[in-house]
Amino acid sequence: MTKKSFLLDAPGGTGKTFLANLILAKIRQSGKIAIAVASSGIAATLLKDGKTAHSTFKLPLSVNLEQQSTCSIRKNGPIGKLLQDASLIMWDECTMSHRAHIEAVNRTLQDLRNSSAVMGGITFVFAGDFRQTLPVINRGTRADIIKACLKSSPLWTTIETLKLRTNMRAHLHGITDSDFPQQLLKLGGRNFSNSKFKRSL
Ligand SMILES: Nc1ncnc2c1ncn2[C@@H]1O[C@H](COP(=O)(O)OP(=O)(O)OP(=O)(O)O)[C@@H](O)[C@H]1O
Repeated sequence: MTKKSFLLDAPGGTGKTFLANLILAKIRQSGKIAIAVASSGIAATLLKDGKTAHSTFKLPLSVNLEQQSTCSIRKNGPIGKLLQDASLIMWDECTMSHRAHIEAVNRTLQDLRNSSAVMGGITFVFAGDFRQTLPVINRGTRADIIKACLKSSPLWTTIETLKLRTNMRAHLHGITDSDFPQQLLKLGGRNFSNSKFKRSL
């Protein structure tokens, strides 16, 4: 594989967080540094030693796509050194984050690691599901939200997408109705047609 940035693109319940924790454990077990962040606090608590992306990367509070923002991290500070030495960064629920934040992290890592490679050459694993919550834009239109998504970023073409398909949550709970995961996908894709289920939503 030539690309060093990956997206675990998978519907809810297919095991993104489970796999993320396995990857983190594997890297850390070999004595290397694997940093775990998530876009929301709740998602961060589900990752081993996870923190929010805002806290770890000192993300700029205001987002502006016109400005080439970077994160407030000093090269010689503890976080700067950690990011220089890290082997892997895992960013869960990345689909909720504004792409300006992800682009700011890219510029910061390039600066910290003196590299023009994407994410400063570090292996970066994003995880998320575009069917779930997208970036929240205050009074934003649908177009504004799409513009804020990672998919609209120039970085998107540098990311290799990997898919998980089996709904492990349904599988583990013995949900044998094979339609359920399909219905969930349709609901996410806004083409759900079961009127009985629609009424109970
Ligand atoms: N390979 C696996 N083997 C056993 N259990 C698994 C596996 N993958 C996931 N699970 C279990 O399935 C459930 C759902 O997994 P997980 O929370 O990682 O999914 P997710 O894709 O992150 O879901 P969501 O998008 O809703 O947060 C969890 O209880 C997890 O422990």
